[in-house]
Amino acid sequence: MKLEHAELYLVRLPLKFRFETSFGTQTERTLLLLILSGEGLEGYSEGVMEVLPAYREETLAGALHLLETALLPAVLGKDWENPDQLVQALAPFRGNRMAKAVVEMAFWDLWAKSLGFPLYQLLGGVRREVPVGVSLGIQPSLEATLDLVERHLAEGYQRIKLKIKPGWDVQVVAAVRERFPTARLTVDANSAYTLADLPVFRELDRYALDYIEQPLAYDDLVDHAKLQQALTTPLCLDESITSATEARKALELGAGRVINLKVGRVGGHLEARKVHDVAAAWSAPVWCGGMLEAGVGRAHNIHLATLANFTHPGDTSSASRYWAEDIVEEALEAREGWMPVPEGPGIGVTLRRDWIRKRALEVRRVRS
Ligand SMILES: CC(=O)N[C@@H](Cc1ccc2ccccc2c1)C(=O)O
Ligand SMILES: [Mg+2]
Repeated sequence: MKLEHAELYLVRLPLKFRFETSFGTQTERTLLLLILSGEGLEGYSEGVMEVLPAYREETLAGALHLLETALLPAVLGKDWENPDQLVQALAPFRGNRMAKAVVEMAFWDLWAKSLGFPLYQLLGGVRREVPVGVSLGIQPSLEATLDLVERHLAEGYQRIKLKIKPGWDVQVVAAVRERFPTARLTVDANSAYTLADLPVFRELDRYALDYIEQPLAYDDLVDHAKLQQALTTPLCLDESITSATEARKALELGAGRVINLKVGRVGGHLEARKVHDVAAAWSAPVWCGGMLEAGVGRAHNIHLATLANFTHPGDTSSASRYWAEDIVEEALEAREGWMPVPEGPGIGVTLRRDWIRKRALEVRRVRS
């Protein structure tokens, strides 16, 4: 696959609702879109980094700079037989896994299109639709939370994830569990607590949650292992798992028993498959996390979530939940808690190119 040139777009999309987590409130997303061109074909990917380093440490500005000055020049103008070769060319650059994922994921889409296969078949997918749940931001009141949970359960979502933060945790979980005694519930703290909050987690341990997601620091494993020993409820790691090696260390330490796997966080599909396989070797389920992606990132996530060990419902809910207008033509809609994988070569979605060009905050062209 000869890579010839690339276009980076910054696109701002207003969210249909305010999305509050322990690290702040979002009402829009500014996303980085890559179009990687070669042999008359185009591969697409979206970055999961944000303007500010609130989730992990990468930022849009940093990624844009690194992609334009180093990562794309390292791969353009060359012929790559497969993603593994391309990933090795990016290895000399330390960290920056979200930025590297942008290149690697667009290459997988382009490579799959050149071979005429849907991406999920090249990844080793075993299903044509994936189980989906929904991640609900922190709401203004208990009543509002209960109404929102009710609505999404009625839509068939298989799991409800509640964002929590200090001062908004036990009471909201108790109220939801009391109203919905059999619903599959999880909480996501996005690293807002410390081991000193053990009493809060002992309380949460009583509500039959599927798991408690990333309670402690975004780059920690040791304290999570201590917390897991004190609880019955499994811990699920998200921010802490940046690679297959981190996943192996986490599972070896007992820092968690479930992994929220995000292809954009770990550096792309090759690394995501390694995390998936390491977790399977430790009998730890994975599920497909979300980063409020638009249609390109969402499609990549759905293809990855077709792998066998993705057994818990993911956060790849319908795009129409988030966006009045998406960057792709296709409507990625869940039906009764299941999201069908887009058919067609590669990730199987069509860019709304004119609409993107009109709305783009910035376009950078990179040639070999
Ligand atoms: C759907 C979900 O809960 N996602 C992340 C948190 C998150 C929340 C808000 C975000 C806003 C902009 C970019 C990334 C974001 C990630 C998580 O699983 O922890
Ligand atoms: Mg999370």
